[in-house]
Amino acid sequence: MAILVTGGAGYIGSHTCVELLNAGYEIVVLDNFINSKPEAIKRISEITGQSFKSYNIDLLDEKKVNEIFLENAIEAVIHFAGLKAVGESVYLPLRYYHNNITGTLVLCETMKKYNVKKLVFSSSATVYGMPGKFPISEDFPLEALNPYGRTKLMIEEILHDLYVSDNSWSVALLRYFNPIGAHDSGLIGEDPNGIPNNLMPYITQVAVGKLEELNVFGNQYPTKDGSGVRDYIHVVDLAAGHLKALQKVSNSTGVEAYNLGTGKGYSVLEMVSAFEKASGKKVPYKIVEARPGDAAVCYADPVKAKQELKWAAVKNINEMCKDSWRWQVNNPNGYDNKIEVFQSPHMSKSEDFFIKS
Ligand SMILES: NC(=O)c1ccc[n+]([C@@H]2O[C@H](COP(=O)([O-])OP(=O)(O)OC[C@H]3O[C@@H](n4cnc5c(N)ncnc54)[C@H](O)[C@@H]3O)[C@@H](O)[C@H]2O)c1
Ligand SMILES: CC(=O)N[C@H]1[C@@H](OP(=O)(O)OP(=O)(O)OC[C@H]2O[C@@H](n3ccc(=O)[nH]c3=O)[C@H](O)[C@@H]2O)O[C@H](CO)[C@@H](O)[C@@H]1O
Repeated sequence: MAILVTGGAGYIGSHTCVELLNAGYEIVVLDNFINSKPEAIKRISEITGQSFKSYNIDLLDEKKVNEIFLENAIEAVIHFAGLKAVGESVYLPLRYYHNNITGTLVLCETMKKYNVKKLVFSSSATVYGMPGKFPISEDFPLEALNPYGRTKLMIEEILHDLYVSDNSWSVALLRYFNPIGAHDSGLIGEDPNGIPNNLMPYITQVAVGKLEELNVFGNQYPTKDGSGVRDYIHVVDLAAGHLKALQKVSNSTGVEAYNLGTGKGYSVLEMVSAFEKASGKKVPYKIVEARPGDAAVCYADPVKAKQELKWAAVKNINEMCKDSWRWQVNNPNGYDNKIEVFQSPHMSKSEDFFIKS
């Protein structure tokens, strides 16, 4: 029996594939590489020394998705595939609704057809909107402030409705806070297209000399130093949370939401100095206008995940910064070209992976 990982070549998906393979799961990856590279699949194999099936398929292609379920004994699905750029979603709402929502509908229809009813879904802390009270627990009111956020909220509701219609489904809605960091091999990490929107990839690109300086969006927030505060979580901790959620959905039915965060908030300026300390690199910055729509503060109450999933983040801010930096230095152009610094003990097995289209 295998776990289907949609979006498995992406940032969080690739790290989760590594953890799944290391834990002995068989996996099947579905990705159309709209925001990732096949090289990520190869590197997952390099890190783990294991081969697995990877399908170059669009989740919207119902016929091909169907074939995956026909060809493989899928027992559960971890569903990462989706578009995730908030700003872009404002300009291209139909693309976001179609890709994220229709993609999920195709997936769930196919799962239903093959009697696969265990699902772990990538939701986001964005579903809390701007709560103004912290830490954020799962029972806070939900509100989406942009089309991307609305796709997450709508999918959560769709999955609730699905469970109401058939209570043999088991669904975990994982609301991620701010994933950063990379696998400590330096082989996989976040590979944004163009100029990064998010803080950590922007910092690493300044430190590596690709960008001149960081723009700190606002220093007048009611926070310790005036810059925005977020709950940064190491992507490997986040990946481990998916394995715990998978165990949970495998042993129960229902729909449950879980915050995956550390419960600690760091400001932008604290992140700059933590990064400088971890990397030994200076990060020049200037203070600019606050980014419209940004919250001052956002951090999780992670207690529910600790109690019900037996999961808690363990990696600290120094490890997050060090690992982000190692990935950036080893791969200044992301997956496009790699400077060989690390020699994986499993390198010889990497040709075992294959991509099917
Ligand atoms: N990274 C974050 O900060 C963050 C925070 C909260 C939630 N999320 C959610 O987690 C999930 C994974 O995020 P990520 O950071 O790894 O993003 P990512 O873009 O790196 O990974 C998403 C993957 O899905 C694939 N994909 C997109 N649409 C597809 C389709 N129609 N068919 C097949 N494959 C498709 C992309 O090619 C990519 O490999 C997303 O759903 C995202 O919305 C991410
Ligand atoms: C607009 C946007 O993309 N929002 C997403 C982003 O928000 P979120 O704002 O939390 O994450 P970012 O990484 O974009 O920003 C983190 C902090 O750094 C600041 N900052 C960021 C970049 C920069 O160049 N300079 C700077 O000062 C921001 O103002 C913020 O205070 O990640 C969240 C978690 O993954 C998602 O739920 C949000 O939907």
